[in-house]
Amino acid sequence: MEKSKLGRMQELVDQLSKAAYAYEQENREIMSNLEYDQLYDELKQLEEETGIVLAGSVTQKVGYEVASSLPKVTHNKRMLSLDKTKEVAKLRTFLGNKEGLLSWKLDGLTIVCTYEKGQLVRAVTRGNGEIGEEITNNAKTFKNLPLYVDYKDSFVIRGEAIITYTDFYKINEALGEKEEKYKNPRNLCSGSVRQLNSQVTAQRNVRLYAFGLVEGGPVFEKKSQQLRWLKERGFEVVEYKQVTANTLEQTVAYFSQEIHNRDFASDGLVLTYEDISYSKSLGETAKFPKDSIAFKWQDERVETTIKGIEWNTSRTGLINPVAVFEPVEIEGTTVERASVHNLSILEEFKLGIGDKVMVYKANMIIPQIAENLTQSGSVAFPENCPVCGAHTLIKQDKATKTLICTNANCRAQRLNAFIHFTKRDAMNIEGLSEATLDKFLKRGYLEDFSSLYHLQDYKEEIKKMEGFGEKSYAKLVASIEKSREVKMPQFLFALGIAQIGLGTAKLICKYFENDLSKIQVASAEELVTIGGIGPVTAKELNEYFTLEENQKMLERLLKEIHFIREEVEQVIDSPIIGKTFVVTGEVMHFKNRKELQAQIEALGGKVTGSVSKSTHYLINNDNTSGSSKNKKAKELGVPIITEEEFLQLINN
Ligand SMILES: NC(=O)c1ccc[n+]([C@@H]2O[C@H](COP(=O)([O-])OP(=O)(O)OC[C@H]3O[C@@H](n4cnc5c(N)ncnc54)[C@H](O)[C@@H]3O)[C@@H](O)[C@H]2O)c1
Ligand SMILES: [Zn+2]
Repeated sequence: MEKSKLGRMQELVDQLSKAAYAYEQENREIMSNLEYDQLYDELKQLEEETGIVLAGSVTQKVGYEVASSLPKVTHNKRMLSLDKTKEVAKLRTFLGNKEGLLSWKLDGLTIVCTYEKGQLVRAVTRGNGEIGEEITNNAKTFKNLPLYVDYKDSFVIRGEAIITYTDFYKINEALGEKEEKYKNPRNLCSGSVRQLNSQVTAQRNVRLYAFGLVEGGPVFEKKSQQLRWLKERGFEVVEYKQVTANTLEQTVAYFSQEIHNRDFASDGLVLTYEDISYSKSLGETAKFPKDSIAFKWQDERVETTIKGIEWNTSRTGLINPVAVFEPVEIEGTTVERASVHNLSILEEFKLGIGDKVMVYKANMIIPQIAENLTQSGSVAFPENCPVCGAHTLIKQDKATKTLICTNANCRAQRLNAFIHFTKRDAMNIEGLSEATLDKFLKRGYLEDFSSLYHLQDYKEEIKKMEGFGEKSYAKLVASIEKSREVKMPQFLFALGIAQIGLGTAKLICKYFENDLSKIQVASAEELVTIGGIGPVTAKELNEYFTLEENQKMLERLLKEIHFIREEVEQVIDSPIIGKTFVVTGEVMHFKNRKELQAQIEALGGKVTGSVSKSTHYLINNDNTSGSSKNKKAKELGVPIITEEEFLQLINN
């Protein structure tokens, strides 16, 4: 056996497993579906050639291992994936001379719903096919799912939960500045359905389209009769058409055309046999049922030439590349730009101006680059932010490289800072929406925070602004005036210093007895002696006050406000206050250890580097490892907890 083949297989298994985990478990995509499917096919091919299937191969398992904190439920009937093809000819072979049903392959989240005595009693996600997550309360908020039906015996249906493009765009638009946008409706749907809080699900307009009755109910001869029965019970059923060898091609063409008129995402079609008992007789493979096959859109790929890369600074300071190319027509619309998402992807494509690339529309909607034919790799990352000109910085986070603007004053970032400053928990200034702040910034009314207290200089202009009048202007000014009186912790929090949440701000103010001048000159060494303040937080705070720019800004700002003295000390309510933690090994829930550390500190805990008698907990997801920290903790009787347990601890 050639060693290289086995090596390549191992590489593919690793890559695909990582992608599948990100896609299914974290609603993230680290590669496009096109790329995933190509690598998957390559792996399958190699497995067939060599007769070897490596442990953990994605060709052998369905979906994701359930790792969320939703309750787990074992499926009565295993849920499978679907074998896939991109060729109509393969569908024709599959159908033979039988009757079939062709329906949308909806790109959402598959849900199994159980009804007993005419009532919806349980809804569960597909999960890894054997074990799913119970989401009954969330399912009860779906827009079109019947909670009661006129059929008293138990039965179980399957369907796909989806969110329409219209709702997807609306929800993305309404997201706060700090929240990352959802990439596609599937992504959003998965996040909305696998939710601990069903009120969130309820706001997301999730819809369920049934595609099968899998247990109970009357016995039918044909699949179409079964679907009709579901419709009569009040379920919305996925759109389908009956096909034979003669009509197959034109029906596929019909769906491929119609998808452009639908408001939902579909990544292809599903073909299944009409004859239910025949279907049942076929059985299944380890991964696929033999009675159905998925047809994936043959994404139309078009060649074009890269004209340039646009760099867009987002409001969080991320600078994202967008490829601009010679306009081309794909599936009926003209396309001339595609997001390249981040630096890693840009590098992987080796993009350069003048490069010939193949572009396509993922799921026939979102433009993407599929392949770079010339790979000149000539695009350089901008050294300066396109908005403010400040230096950029490359940030490496796990496998992903991103570009960020280092300037906290960048308009995009400044907007964020003002939003934070005016928040309820901070300076509590009402009547200043994000859109208004953005307009003020653009017009140059806001130099720094102190400018808020001089908006009267622009009184006439503001009153003429859209959405403003005499009344709303007066209200805004009154609210700003009111904010001149502020408690010190709220003020410290409002400054937006990294790591300083309101709880931490309270701890600091208490220690320095509400004397800001002392806080401003405190050294990092002194700061760490405060219970609940760790080295990361101490460093951030110290650096903030050391910067001359910040000192000048504060000087101006402090002229505008005065502090309300607080005699009563504030107690923050946190179960880990004063507790000392050591963190080791890889983390999963947090981006990295630093983030976990910041969370501990924000809640009044402390993080140190080594385990000692005064350590309260060692956080380590692998308490069986023979690491020195584990050994030491066991020796000293320090409890070793997983991240999961830590989360439980702080949420108690
Ligand atoms: N981009 C990435 O990194 C990445 C990673 C993993 C998977 N993926 C994508 O996911 C795909 C594999 O996912 P999968 O195995 O979860 O799903 P699948 O593509 O095999 O879909 C099969 C499922 O679709 C559902 N379905 C929707 N409409 C249906 C209908 N009308 N009739 C019957 N069933 C219907 C069923 O639950 C069925 O089990 C890959 O092909 C790839 O495109 C992408
Ligand atoms: Zn900038």
